Amino acid sequence: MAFRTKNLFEKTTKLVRSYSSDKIYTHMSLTLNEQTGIATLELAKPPVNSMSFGFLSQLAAAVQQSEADKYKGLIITSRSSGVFSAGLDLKELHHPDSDRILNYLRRLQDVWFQLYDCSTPTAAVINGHSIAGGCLLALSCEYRVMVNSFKIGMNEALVGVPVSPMFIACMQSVIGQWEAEKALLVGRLFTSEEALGVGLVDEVVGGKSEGVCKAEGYLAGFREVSARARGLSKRYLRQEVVRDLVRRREEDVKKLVEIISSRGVQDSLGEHLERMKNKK
Ligand SMILES: CCCCC/C=C\C/C=C\CC/C=C/CC(=O)SCCNC(=O)CCNC(=O)[C@H](O)C(C)(C)COP(=O)(O)OP(=O)(O)OC[C@H]1O[C@@H](n2cnc3c(N)ncnc32)[C@H](O)[C@@H]1OP(=O)(O)O
Repeated sequence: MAFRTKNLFEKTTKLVRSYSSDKIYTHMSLTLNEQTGIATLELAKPPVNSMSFGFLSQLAAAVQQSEADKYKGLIITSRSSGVFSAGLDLKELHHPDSDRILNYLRRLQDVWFQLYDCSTPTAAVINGHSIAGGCLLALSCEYRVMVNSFKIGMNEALVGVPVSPMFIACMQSVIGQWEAEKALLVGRLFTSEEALGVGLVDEVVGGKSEGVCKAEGYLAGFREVSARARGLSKRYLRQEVVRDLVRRREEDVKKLVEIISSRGVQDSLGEHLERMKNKK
């Protein structure tokens, strides 16, 4: 569905540096347009916005802030022109310290719950490749606009790690069971145009600023709608997925630590990192 494309992003903008005096965003910036009440969260952790522990913590803080300050909308995009996010930081997963990996995966779950379940209207402007955890981030938003000629999807099958339940649930809820199965079992990465074809994204555009206009158009569609009613409806619509994952979160995370720490997975991760190093 196409939405109004008037550029609402003009006049007064305010850079929101921190959500409390001791939390400064270093891996992203949060800018509020005071006129529209819509904030833009721009991911800015070079080179590829990989999701380290610190990155996830800042993402959680920004989402919390959007809810606490009752923003009219939150747009997530990237400062890099080629990568939205390369997903989880592979260095966090390779040869992990047992306490750190447990805390890391818990933090990932927390951020996902916060974003997926937040009452703030959300949209992703995917202005670069969006791989695995990057795809999860976009899928957790309500609306996705993607710039053409990039890749999006969950490549876990190629990395040698299983796709975890929350990644699966998000993919299924957006593109359906059969398309999700076909994609996830081979680690398929879709081009922007293919992603539009299966409904993984809602619109494909020629550039970031056009994408931001489309996202603003989607968010502006809720101006006449009661924020409270809308927020509750969103929660009800998403509650089945959330409830199931909350119930099994500790069991899932422990199982994942066991899988990630296994020799086979560590070898695959090591090979994947090596391939990335040698591709230059
Ligand atoms: C409720 C219950 C749930 C319980 C479960 C909870 C959690 C489950 C969690 C985990 C299970 C495991 C799941 C994993 C999902 C993932 O996200 S794994 C990550 C997968 N991502 C990738 O494989 C991306 C690989 N990267 C690329 O394909 C490319 O880098 C790119 C993104 C297409 C960009 O290409 P480009 O040519 O621009 O850049 P380079 O490839 O040259 O990379 C530059 C630089 O960045 C490093 N790098 C790339 N990706 C990552 C990464 N993901 N992590 C860390 N570092 C990365 C790359 O090595 C280069 O480094 P340099 O050589 O030192 O410059």
